[in-house]
Amino acid sequence: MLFGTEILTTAQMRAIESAAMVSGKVSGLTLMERAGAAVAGEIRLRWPKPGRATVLCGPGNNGGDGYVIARLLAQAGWQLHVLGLDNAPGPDAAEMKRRWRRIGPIAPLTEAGLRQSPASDICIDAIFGTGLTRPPEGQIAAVLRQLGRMTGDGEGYPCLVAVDCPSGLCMDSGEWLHPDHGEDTAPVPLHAGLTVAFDSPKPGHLLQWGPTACGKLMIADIGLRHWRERRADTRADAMCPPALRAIWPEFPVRDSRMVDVGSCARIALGKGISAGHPAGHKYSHGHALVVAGPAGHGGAARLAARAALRGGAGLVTLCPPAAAMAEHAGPPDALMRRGLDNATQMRAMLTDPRITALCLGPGCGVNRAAGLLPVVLDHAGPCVLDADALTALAQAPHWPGGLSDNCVLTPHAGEFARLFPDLDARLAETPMRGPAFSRTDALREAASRCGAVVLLKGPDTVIAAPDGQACIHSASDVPWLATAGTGDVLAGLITGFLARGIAAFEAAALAVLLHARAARRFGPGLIADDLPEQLPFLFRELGLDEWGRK
Ligand SMILES: NC(=O)C1=CN([C@@H]2O[C@H](COP(=O)(O)OP(=O)(O)OC[C@H]3O[C@@H](n4cnc5c(N)ncnc54)[C@H](O)[C@@H]3O)[C@@H](O)[C@H]2O)[C@@H](O)CC1
Ligand SMILES: Nc1ncnc2c1ncn2[C@@H]1O[C@H](COP(=O)(O)OP(=O)(O)O)[C@@H](O)[C@H]1O
Ligand SMILES: [K+]
Repeated sequence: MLFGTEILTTAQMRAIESAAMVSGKVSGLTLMERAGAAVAGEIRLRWPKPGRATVLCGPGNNGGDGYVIARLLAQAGWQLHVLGLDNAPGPDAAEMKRRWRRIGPIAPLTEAGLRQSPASDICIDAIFGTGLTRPPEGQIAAVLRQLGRMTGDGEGYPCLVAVDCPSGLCMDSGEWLHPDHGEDTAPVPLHAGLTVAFDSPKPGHLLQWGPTACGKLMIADIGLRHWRERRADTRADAMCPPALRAIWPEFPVRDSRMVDVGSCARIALGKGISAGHPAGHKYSHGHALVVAGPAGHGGAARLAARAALRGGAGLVTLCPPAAAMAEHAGPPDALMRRGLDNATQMRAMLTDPRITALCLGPGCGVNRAAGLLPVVLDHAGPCVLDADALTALAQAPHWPGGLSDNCVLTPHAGEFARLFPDLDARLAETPMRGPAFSRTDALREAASRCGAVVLLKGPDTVIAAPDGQACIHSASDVPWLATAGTGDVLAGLITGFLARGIAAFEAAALAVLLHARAARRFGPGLIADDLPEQLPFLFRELGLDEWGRK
């Protein structure tokens, strides 16, 4: 799977850091200096004129980074106000604290201390990083709530810069950790303008509250690449599950290791049926069937069919009940139509080996979907089950069995709850310990249980395959994608890619990427019908107009 940049869990990050330090080739102090320098560097890039900064330093190594940042900014001419704790941190953080003390004082890190801090241009949150496993308590919790109130909805003053992550956020899940007592101790979410994370993104930067808490996310290289890449070979890292990857949007992340989505997409598309057949005819680009529902509900399936066509399927046939055929007479003329009334007819249709993918669900009606579902599952060809097909699937006697890994389920949160009520209940629990149960945990479990690729839609879309590989795509910058029918377009696009011979996980990942890009390209005011029309421009922009050619 080539899509996206690797995401590391906090346990993996710790294992890589300690492998680097155990090797003797790099010390914890050096890593901390590099981490602090990376944040100070990003600040100086954005605020080239030295200003005033408040630095909040916590009890651990994240606090250590804060002392480095304070020292480097002071050396660059900034006026610093540093707040810290009277605790005994680890040796690296203690050394950085000593080095700062030679330059300036440390005021107590308390709620009152924060409120009475002199006005500053930026506030640097170095309270907790990836080491947080229990909810902030006592005075630190009060400081974080005050910081949340001060930074408000992101428009607050001063601009908050988070070191590695906004403090209090579980970096494996993107959930705010809650103490188990009382409303008035509940966390007040932080809204950073900038987050500088080290080495790799963590799931929490992209899932749930992560994107809104982090603001612009920068990934800083602190020289751990060698140990990150080695760990899979050495088996030294017991916590090396199948890859979890981020499909980056072009906004708001900058990562020096960011994988070029254009080349990923070209490779994925090149693997399709058309590869090696540059002069292939329409059937060499696949034939997708999209099942439509009764009269009055045809729009969803037509959106899906149009997306499958624009996605490059050689042929797309829309299959409504014969009685609803008249409703589907309009454009696009490229779409073929064929009446489909029952399971027997469908079984006969699927004997045609030129049919390479099928989409069941959008606007289909639950009863019709339930009647056709056994045929689709027996056929065991590449398929997308969406909307009503998912409701039917959850009620099927064999559920969660009977699926194969060339099938993609595309539930939104409500459909996911129907399919996997226990996983949904775990996701809904108030997270009180880290690592909290995350959407990637839930999706990996869901895919492994049912044997299909599962794609959970939302502002953070998570895709998992039965073999454990998973990816996250954050579309928090395109909220206008949440409009009626966009899910149908996504289902159709995946079907189009499946029809072209692209493997299920890659087809889903590529479709999610292009779907959000199409929304981003069009902008606010988008309706679902606009999405497929953006695809030709996107293909050209990503250099995908050469598809199928080596
Ligand atoms: N390990 C390394 O080599 C490096 C770590 N770095 C920094 O170190 C961070 C991780 O550091 P740590 O593992 O020390 O953890 P953190 O600094 O993230 O702090 C969390 C720790 O604070 C403790 N804690 C103390 N009082 C608490 C309270 N009232 N409520 C909740 N928790 C409380 C927790 O037990 C937990 O261990 C990273 O995010 C990064 O910023 C960087 O310096 C790069 C190098
Ligand atoms: N807040 C949001 N920001 C960005 N994208 C979103 C948001 N909420 C939902 N989406 C995306 O919008 C689409 C909606 O799909 P779905 O819920 O199936 O709607 P419909 O059934 O009306 O087509 C999905 O691709 C989902 O990932
Ligand atoms: K932090």
